[in-house]
Amino acid sequence: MIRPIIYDNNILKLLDQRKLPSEQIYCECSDFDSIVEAIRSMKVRGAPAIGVAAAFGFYFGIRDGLNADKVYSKLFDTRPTAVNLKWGLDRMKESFEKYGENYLEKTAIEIFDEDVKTNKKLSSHGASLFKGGENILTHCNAGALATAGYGTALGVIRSVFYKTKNIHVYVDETRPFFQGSRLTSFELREEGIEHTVICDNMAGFLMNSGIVDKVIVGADRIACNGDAANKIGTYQLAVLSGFHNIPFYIAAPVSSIDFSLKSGEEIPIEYRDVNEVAYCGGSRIVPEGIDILNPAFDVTPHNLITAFITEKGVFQSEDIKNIQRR
Ligand SMILES: CSC[C@H]1O[C@H](OP(=O)(O)O)[C@H](O)[C@@H]1O
Repeated sequence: MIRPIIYDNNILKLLDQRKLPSEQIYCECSDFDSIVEAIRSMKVRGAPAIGVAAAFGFYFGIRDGLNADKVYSKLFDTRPTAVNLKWGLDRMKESFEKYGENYLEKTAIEIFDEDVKTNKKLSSHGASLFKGGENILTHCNAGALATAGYGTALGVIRSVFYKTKNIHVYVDETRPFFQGSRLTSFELREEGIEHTVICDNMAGFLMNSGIVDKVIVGADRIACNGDAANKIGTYQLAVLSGFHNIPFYIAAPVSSIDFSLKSGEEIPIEYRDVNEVAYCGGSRIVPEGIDILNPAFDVTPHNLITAFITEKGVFQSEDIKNIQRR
């Protein structure tokens, strides 16, 4: 199983996801600043994974005598959309306020270990929605690489594969960071799961050809009414799925639900460096001096989502607000 994050005696080893699939290189983070940089630069990415990394970043910052409020806010400001970042930091802050520095390392390790268990539970619930034989379309990477292990949307796909050995996955490449073609395909190849990489603009063609049976994606922040933020391009997949009457599932842990938000209108959308769009494989593909937009997420309205798959079970949008947090 791919291990995107390894904690070993005060060093957090992060599989540098910018270098996959061609190189498997771990960067070793031993202090607060290196974790802040790793999250910002997307060496580590994926809502649950950045929550885990931030938890260890908080521990390292306090261990090294930094101000707790500054540690919290600097980590909080790394990436605004995934609520798991805030969820992990809040757990660490609670531990610090209750027990001081003594339990911070233990709390960070608990968050790490819980995430893997959560993903396996979530994936088992999700697998009950699949009978095997389906063509499943997914977007971005919501796999082991986006979490502490096993994955959410890709965790469900893993569990269905282990159960039926009979699925085919269509993987959106997911420009401009290519989480799908670089990361999801890497994970599926490692598992021996048959799949086809497609360009993002091919999803409608496949659906209109009757090839796609179900769509499953992850989430970075879910509001109480079920509106959900996920990688840019998710919204248009949901619209296409609705038009073609294809089930559209979101797989996410309860830690991705923001119980303070009534709707998705309030979800902050991260805009990233436009050079992620302007360059591909190190070559410039957009003329100089041209306006470029690079929102990293979009919000799918709850009425386009068939069901939410969590570690607590499968829910409809109207039930999200009643899910117990822990
Ligand atoms: C299991 S959450 C994965 C979620 O996070 C990704 O965003 P990024 O790669 O920018 O961190 C994407 O939205 C995935 O669905």
